[in-house]
Amino acid sequence: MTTTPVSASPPGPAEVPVPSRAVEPEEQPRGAILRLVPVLRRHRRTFVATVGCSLATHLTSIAAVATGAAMVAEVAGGASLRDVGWLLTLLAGLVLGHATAYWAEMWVAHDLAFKVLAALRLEVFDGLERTAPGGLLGRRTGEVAGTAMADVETLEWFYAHTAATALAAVLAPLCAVGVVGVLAGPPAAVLAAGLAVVAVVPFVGRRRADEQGRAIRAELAGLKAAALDGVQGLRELVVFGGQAAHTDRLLAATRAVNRRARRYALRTGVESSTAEFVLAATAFGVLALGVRLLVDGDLTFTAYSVMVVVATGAFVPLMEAFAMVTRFGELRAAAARVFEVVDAAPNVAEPPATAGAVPRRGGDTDQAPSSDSRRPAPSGPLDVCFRDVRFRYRPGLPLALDGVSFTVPAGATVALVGRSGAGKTTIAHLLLRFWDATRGEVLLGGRAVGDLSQHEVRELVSLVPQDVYLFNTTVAHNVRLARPDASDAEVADVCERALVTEFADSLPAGLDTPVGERGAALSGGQRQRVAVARALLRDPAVLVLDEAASNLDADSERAVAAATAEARRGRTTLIIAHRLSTVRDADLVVVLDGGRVVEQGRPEDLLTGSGPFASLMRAQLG
Ligand SMILES: Nc1ncnc2c1ncn2[C@@H]1O[C@H](COP(=O)(O)OP(=O)(O)OP(=O)(O)O)[C@@H](O)[C@H]1O
Repeated sequence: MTTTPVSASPPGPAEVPVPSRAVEPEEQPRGAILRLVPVLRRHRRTFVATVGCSLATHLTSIAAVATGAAMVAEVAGGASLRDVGWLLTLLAGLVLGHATAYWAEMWVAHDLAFKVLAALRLEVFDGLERTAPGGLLGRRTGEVAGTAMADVETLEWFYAHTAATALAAVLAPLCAVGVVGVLAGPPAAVLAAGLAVVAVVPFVGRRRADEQGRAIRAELAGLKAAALDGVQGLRELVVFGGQAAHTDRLLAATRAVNRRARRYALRTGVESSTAEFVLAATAFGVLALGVRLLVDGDLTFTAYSVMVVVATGAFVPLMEAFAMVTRFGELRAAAARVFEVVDAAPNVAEPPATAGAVPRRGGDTDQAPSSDSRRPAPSGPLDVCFRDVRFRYRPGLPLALDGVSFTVPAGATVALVGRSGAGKTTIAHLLLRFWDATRGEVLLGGRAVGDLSQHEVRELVSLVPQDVYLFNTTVAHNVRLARPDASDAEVADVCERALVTEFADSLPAGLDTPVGERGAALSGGQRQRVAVARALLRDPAVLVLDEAASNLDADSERAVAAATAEARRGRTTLIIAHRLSTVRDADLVVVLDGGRVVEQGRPEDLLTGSGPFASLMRAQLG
């Protein structure tokens, strides 16, 4: 049978073309790093323990070196081994203490990081779920996956190695300045000045660091998305010989990442060498002033030795923190991307709890006391009404729907037909409340869908999409997605009714056979039948069926048609129709063009007329 020449699937993320120009880093909100700090509040004790361990690591290290220096100085001054025995014991204790503190720091810091990251990952998925699927349609799968995994992973470095270390890097040098100050004033002043300069260096180039960090993360996200595109579209690349072009694109993306990385490394190199220079100059100053005090007899040789090692040791934690701060640009960019998802506003606003009058299947409405008890009793289908609905996907875009009105009586089937881009899928999106209408009303059983929570709408309306997504698990598991608590008997029953059993019986393990990645082990028609079984298990009052535009062989088409006929029984159905046979079976046909309803009526009346539907069908049938 002839079909309308369209694909009714929404523009999936993988269909967005790879940008050929350099990726422009997006503006990121200020204070992204600060936004990481409140997360630590929930783990205050572990964080304090991490700072304590980090401080202990640095202080025991400086103290051990200072003790060693004092011991050598004492021996050089004529002290016997017995005289310095207590220093030797102290040194052994400090070395042991340092090893223990370091081990504890690693343990607690990673424990803290992994606890925080686990919570953050959940928040990212919450954010994705809140905006899905409407909010995801314009984003590339690789980018979304990158935020969920790689960007969150980058934050591990902040929580495990930066936050506590940075605090310890301030406290440990302050202690060192205090010790040097007790021994001699002027070298302590030089040391304090040197430490201050080193601490300030990375903040001088902060703006550039931010820009470069953003650019690197953006290029990396583009590269990942392009690589994932290539893997997902491997079959098309092979069939159409697009490997060379795709490899070129990957190479260009890799070069762009390398270019940004080189600039980044150049800046951090300049900053590091500046800090090293200041470090050397400060050490020289402390050394020179110390020698002067030594010669004048104001400082003993032992005190001089201790002072020198404590002064140089003070720079170690600061240089560690310095190395971290130079990576702040990248960290800030990763944090901004993560919190953009975490803080994302829902695509549609949830109604206040008091607005919860859930349509009772059969037409009435019912006040529902609690959200979980809101699954309506399966007492009958619901009518669907679009009343002067206008909708645009984003401000500035043309209207996708412009004054659409039609009513589908409870239990009836409406076929939505029209050219590509006419607005058929958008009608389904609004009924499923992926978006809310800009003007007008979408009514479900007499209630505006805007008064129902997304959860309630999903309980009442189910979608059988054209491009069914099957998870890499068994047939039964894929069906059970619609209702995880369904019994084996219920799953078997819907599989029987959707004619899944018909093909599953010949699979090695029947319904327990794995379907492969994205259901690759099944044919297009079989995947459709699994989707119908899902819908049957969900048992919605309203079914939205996005009919497959691709041609199935006659057997598959018969099976899918029989399965969908079974799914339609006893419920209101909206079909984005591509086959004349489907249109003929419908109770009502709504013909769309440019977001407007140009004709509606019974199929037999429209087919015999000379209106837009008849000419569309004539065009399809040749
Ligand atoms: N996510 C989106 N963001 C912006 N515009 C969109 C989006 N989805 C659809 N549109 C636009 O809205 C209009 C209606 O699209 P819709 O997908 O509803 O048409 P359709 O009749 O289902 O077409 P097809 O049969 O080709 O899928 C089109 O102009 C389309 O470009």
